[in-house]
Amino acid sequence: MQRCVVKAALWHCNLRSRSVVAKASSRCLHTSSAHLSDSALLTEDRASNASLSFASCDAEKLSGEQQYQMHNLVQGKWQQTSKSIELLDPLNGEKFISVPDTSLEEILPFVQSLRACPKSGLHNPLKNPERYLLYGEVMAKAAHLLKQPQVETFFARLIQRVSPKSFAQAVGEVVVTQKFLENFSGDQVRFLARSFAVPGNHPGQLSTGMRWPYGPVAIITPFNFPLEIPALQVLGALFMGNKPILKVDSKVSIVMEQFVRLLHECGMPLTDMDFINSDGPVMNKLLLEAEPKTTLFTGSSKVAEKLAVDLKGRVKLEDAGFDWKILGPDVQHEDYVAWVCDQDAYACSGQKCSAQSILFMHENWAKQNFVEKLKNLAARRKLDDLTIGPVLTVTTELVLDHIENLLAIPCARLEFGGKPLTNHNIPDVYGALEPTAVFVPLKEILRNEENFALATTEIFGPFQLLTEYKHEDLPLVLEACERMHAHLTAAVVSNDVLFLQEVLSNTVNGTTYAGIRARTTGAPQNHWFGPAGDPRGAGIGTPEAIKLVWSCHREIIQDVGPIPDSWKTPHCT
Ligand SMILES: N[C@@H](CCC=O)C(=O)O
Repeated sequence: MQRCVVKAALWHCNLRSRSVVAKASSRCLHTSSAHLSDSALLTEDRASNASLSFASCDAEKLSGEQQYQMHNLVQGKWQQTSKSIELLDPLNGEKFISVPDTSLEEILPFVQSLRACPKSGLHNPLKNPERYLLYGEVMAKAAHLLKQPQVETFFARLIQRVSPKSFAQAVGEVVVTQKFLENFSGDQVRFLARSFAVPGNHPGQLSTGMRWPYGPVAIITPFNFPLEIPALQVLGALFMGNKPILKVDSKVSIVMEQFVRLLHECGMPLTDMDFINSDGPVMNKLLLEAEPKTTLFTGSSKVAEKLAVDLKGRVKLEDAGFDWKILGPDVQHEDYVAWVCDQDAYACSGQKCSAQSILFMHENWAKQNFVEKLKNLAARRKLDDLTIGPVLTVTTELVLDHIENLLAIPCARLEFGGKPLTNHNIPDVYGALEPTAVFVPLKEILRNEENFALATTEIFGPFQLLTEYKHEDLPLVLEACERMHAHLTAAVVSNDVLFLQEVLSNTVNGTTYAGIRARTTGAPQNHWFGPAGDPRGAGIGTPEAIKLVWSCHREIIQDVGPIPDSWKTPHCT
């Protein structure tokens, strides 16, 4: 608790150097215990610097003056490419990171690396089983290291530098990742590959169902969770015996570059995974040539659908989420529910695949001035602490156009926001918008295909649609949910059991929260997170998600006899 307070305070003091952060945190942690001598503090400082020995950059110092050159990792070696792209600091437009821009001529080592991995993987229940234990060991060490305050802060600050979000949101990602590492320490990796056996028809026959790897695999992940998504997916792939190539959105891939270095420090073999930075077309070509046996893609539906065709269906997808929340008839704990709505719609400036995109308010809530509460909460957000910040994939103009189009629908109205942020240096390539809510009547949303498509367009920014329904119109709400295309997260905010039953039994979203505390965002590592309703849907976080995405079923039927002495050749059949 104290630690968080220190971090928040340091964030407000703004961009202090890493060693200052380290010292302040370690001192504060001990304020309640006996006073430490100076030499003890010195030893502790040395230990904390040692815990960052894997890092090759300083999260605080990245700037035009001290640009950092990133590397690819292939066949166990960190390498540069002939060209790099220079990233702009999303808060001031300064060039601060150079990312390898792998060209078509440079993909061969990656293709060879993947092709060198057999379909039976680097390990499986019958081959190199000691590697399950190795990963249990690596996870135990990495979990310990990531829990060190200096390491936790290093990753949280690095995340903030490239994907601006509040410290609480950034550190949340680190905590989820750390818990995931803890979850798969010790024997837990081998338990993922637990087999089962079914007795056969005669002596010597026994069928065994096994979790088998795919071998060479690929992972493509987006900008919004620079650590949580790629770390959990790449480790899941490795646990099950695959050899992954990882490509993270170049805008944020520095975070995983550093995390892979941390894994190496904790004993992960250098050649177990490759890490590439390139544009989409180069990656596409690489995939076509290397033919990974499966590719996990997290990102936009458009790219997901293209990959599904290009890779002949060998994909697992976590694509768009036009995530809905329904407030049921039982109005209670309005302040709490409003706060959750504010977090779900606007934390990380709305750039979560789980963000609340539409809020269906039962008339009972609407009568309670609920929108006013939402408006007041949204007004607290500010650029200073990144509770609102740059939008990395959508420009301000695009969102303003979208708002204008929505407002052309009869009886639609702007509830709050709708204006660009002011007094900032966010470069024009990124968006900067106030938290915004537009109300559109439910009947208008459903009126025709055009309105429905417009109202359910996912805006990856601080934007949500509000609507209201009368008690007898619940079927219209359910119709809207049925007509949506992506079914990722959802929330049914009610403790009315029959209402919950009605909504839950008629909808499909993969990660659905139900009850008065229901939310759409913030799934930790212990909640399955992924879409439902699509056989290509991926999951992340839990043992079930790992097994589903990163292994397939193999049945080995042992049939060793004995063959009875009385056996004679039967008639043919
Ligand atoms: N845990 C994050 C999503 C991570 C995506 O795979 C959330 O719930 O918003």
